[in-house]
Amino acid sequence: MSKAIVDAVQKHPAPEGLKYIYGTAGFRTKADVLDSVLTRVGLVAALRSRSLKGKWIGVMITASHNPPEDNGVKLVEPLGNMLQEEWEVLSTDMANKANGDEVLQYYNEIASKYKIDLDAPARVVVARDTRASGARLLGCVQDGLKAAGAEVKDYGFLTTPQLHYMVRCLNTEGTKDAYGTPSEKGYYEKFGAAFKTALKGKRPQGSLTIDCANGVGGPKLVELIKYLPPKEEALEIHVVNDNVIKPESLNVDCGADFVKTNQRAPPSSKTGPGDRCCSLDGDADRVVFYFKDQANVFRLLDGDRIATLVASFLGDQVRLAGLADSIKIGVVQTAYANGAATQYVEQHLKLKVDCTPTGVKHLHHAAEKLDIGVYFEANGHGTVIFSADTLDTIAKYEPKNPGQAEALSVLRACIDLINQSVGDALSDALLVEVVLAHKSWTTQEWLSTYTDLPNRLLKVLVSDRTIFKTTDAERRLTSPEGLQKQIDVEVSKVRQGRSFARASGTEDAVRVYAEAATKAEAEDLARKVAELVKQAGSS
Ligand SMILES: CC(=O)N[C@H]1[C@@H](OP(=O)(O)O)O[C@H](CO)[C@@H](O)[C@@H]1O
Ligand SMILES: [Mg+2]
Repeated sequence: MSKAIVDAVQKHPAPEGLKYIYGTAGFRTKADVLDSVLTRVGLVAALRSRSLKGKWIGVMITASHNPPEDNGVKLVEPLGNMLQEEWEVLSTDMANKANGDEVLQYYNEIASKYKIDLDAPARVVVARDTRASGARLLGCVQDGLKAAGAEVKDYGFLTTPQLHYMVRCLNTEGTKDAYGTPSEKGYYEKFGAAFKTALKGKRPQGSLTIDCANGVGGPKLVELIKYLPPKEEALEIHVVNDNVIKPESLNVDCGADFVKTNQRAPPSSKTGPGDRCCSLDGDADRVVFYFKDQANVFRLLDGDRIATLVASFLGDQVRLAGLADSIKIGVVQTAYANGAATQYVEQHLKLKVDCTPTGVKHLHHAAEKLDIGVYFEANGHGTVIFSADTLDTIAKYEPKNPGQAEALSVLRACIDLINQSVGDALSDALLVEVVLAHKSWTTQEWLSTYTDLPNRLLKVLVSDRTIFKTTDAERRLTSPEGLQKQIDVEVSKVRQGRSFARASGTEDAVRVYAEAATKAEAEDLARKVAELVKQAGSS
């Protein structure tokens, strides 16, 4: 095995002078400098699986919403969670070893540190999105996995959430927690059936247009639709931007990131006022909704809106089922959540809100502590998770009347409809449709639940973003010294002001967020804070 590892690593030498970091979303950069990283990730995946007694570990090759020439890779834990933080550090170290001998030495060090039996079985599931570089990078991972003697299941093209689903299914197969059949068909059958049951014969108003960012979500959605009830009985879906033949069109002028960042529909959109639309990102783990109102003004319904909609609906169902005393719902957000959304959840829905640092893993961990944890990043990344006790309560509860029975049945179907392993744009979009159908709401009614505070997100380029250190779920800076005080002064000058700055985990930049009572004040505040960040970053 040792020689095979050295050979595999030497076959994909690391470019000189580059430092790789396993960040918020794994390794992510230009695809042409990733070969060496992918081979080493193969080795780490095999080690991780062996450290967990041969449980299946996932490797997803994707760069999500990044441009077509980028790519990346993330590792998935046995139940579909993001990689454990300790192993993120090991992955970073492994990616930065200079050559085959150093990699081999480090491989053996990890094995001895974690008492990993290198002869034990290692099982790894791989999949990729539709980027042109994906096939080559898959070859690099395969070389690493083969050298480490891992058993490999290659699912070809999958959305990121589908890969997470496969990993969870494979690891729970045959147990009482069996999550589903580990195949694409199994995925479509599970979510398709749950959608039908959850609708309870109700129909969302009008059709839904889904923009697939010209990514892997397109063909997978087309497949999923075959498993949904016929459109005459349930939902009519129009699939747009599903061109995967031209990978250079991925995320270009379309997709969730384009819509959220530019606060407008993709230029190619042909929908009219009131038409309900949503956009997925390149690997289909993010979704945002939007529509044009009667005055033809673009209206965004982002992750905050999905969280509030879903939390209010699940709250209603829990109450109607007679379970309000035993099941508590909470919402988890990041500092990027609009202040109006936070206020709506706390004061109107009367639910608890937790705030965590950016990155799904933080939200997921916080949500795991709740009976029902609804977590969404404002950009549309999120899901709902149910604790083991809650699942048990809902499974065993005997309804006392037909009303309770109905609500209970909806709750059970929602549990199946919501991808418990990770945020899933396809499953989230169907969930939103179910809620709108039950509430008989149009997007306008959904939007009217509260009014977003005007806000602005800016990116500031600095020479060293690592000097920007934060506390209080990234809402306050502890370094550079004095900067937070200056920000506080600017915030105090505007009405309903809030602003914070933090180093991005995925880009070489500091992000500045600001919100205030009016658009002018929010923009002004963002600009002033960005200026302060720039000064502090250049001194
Ligand atoms: C403000 C923002 O949208 N940040 C994104 C972005 O993280 P940054 O650390 O801000 O670069 O990418 C993450 C991974 O996709 C996502 O989880 C997060 O929400
Ligand atoms: Mg994504």
